[in-house]
Amino acid sequence: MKKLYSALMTAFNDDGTVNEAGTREMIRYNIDVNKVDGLYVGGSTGENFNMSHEQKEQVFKIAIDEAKNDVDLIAQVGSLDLNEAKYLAKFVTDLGYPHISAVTPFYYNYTFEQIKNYYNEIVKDVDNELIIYSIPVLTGVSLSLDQFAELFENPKIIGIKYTNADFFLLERVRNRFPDKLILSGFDEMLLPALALGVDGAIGSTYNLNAKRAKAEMNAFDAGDIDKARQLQKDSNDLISALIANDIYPSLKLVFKELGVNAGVTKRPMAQPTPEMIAGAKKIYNDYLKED
Ligand SMILES: CC(=O)N[C@H](C=O)[C@@H](O)[C@H](O)[C@H](O)CO
Ligand SMILES: CC(=O)C(=O)O
Repeated sequence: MKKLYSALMTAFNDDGTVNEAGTREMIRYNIDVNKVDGLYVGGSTGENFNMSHEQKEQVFKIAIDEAKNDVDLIAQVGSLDLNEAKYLAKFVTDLGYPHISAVTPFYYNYTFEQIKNYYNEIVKDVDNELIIYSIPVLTGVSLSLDQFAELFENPKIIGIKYTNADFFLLERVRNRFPDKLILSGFDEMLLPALALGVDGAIGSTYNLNAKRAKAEMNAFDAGDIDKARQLQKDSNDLISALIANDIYPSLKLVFKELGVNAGVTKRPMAQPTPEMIAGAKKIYNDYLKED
């Protein structure tokens, strides 16, 4: 069975502090209503790279306290401060997270040797397994097939969260590493990723659209490609509208329409404007409202 994970959002208050109650509401909604298989905690959608060290710890604690063992949990611990990444890897492992993940180190143009050293260091002292978070569009770091192979020489590195539109590379990776976990990261390209044999998907829009994505996975597994394509089209109408309305703040505004207090994004991310709020209401009415 392929697995569907929501990239957990963090509910922030207007002053940029974490809204614990709202964050818990989103976790519950994902587990109880969306019925996702897991949560990816501390990723891009979670605004991890906007957060202080204390906030990262706070969110990791909240998520596992609320989710317990109800769903699979992946904690993204990657940081430009390697010592912080190592600390957080141990911190979440001690909390009981069954998997860790780390974004490729970005901003400075690290060599592959430096990137490899970063991953090996993160996993060295923890009894846990790591999923590489590859997202070239945000990090500027693209890993090649041979570089993935070198990283996989470390048996604690078990997979990739593959947020990349390079489907040639995805096919090469899938076929070279049949036993590694490959989780697709672009929600709007779920169907082609399924066609290439990914093990599941992690994404921001599954917070709102998990049921449709699950139905698409099931249609694909049943061989009903026409139905899967129709569901991807419906999802992509929603995703296009979210992107046009500024996706991260809009995901939270649409959550509010569903009765979930998702708070706001943390500055410097955009704060809601009247236009954005109206846009979110329209997105809810057009694509999510159940009659
Ligand atoms: C940068 C980013 O947020 N990537 C997410 C996962 O990796 C996706 O879920 C996208 O938000 C989504 O596919 C919309 O482009
Ligand atoms: C998967 C993704 O959406 C994230 O890192 O937030």
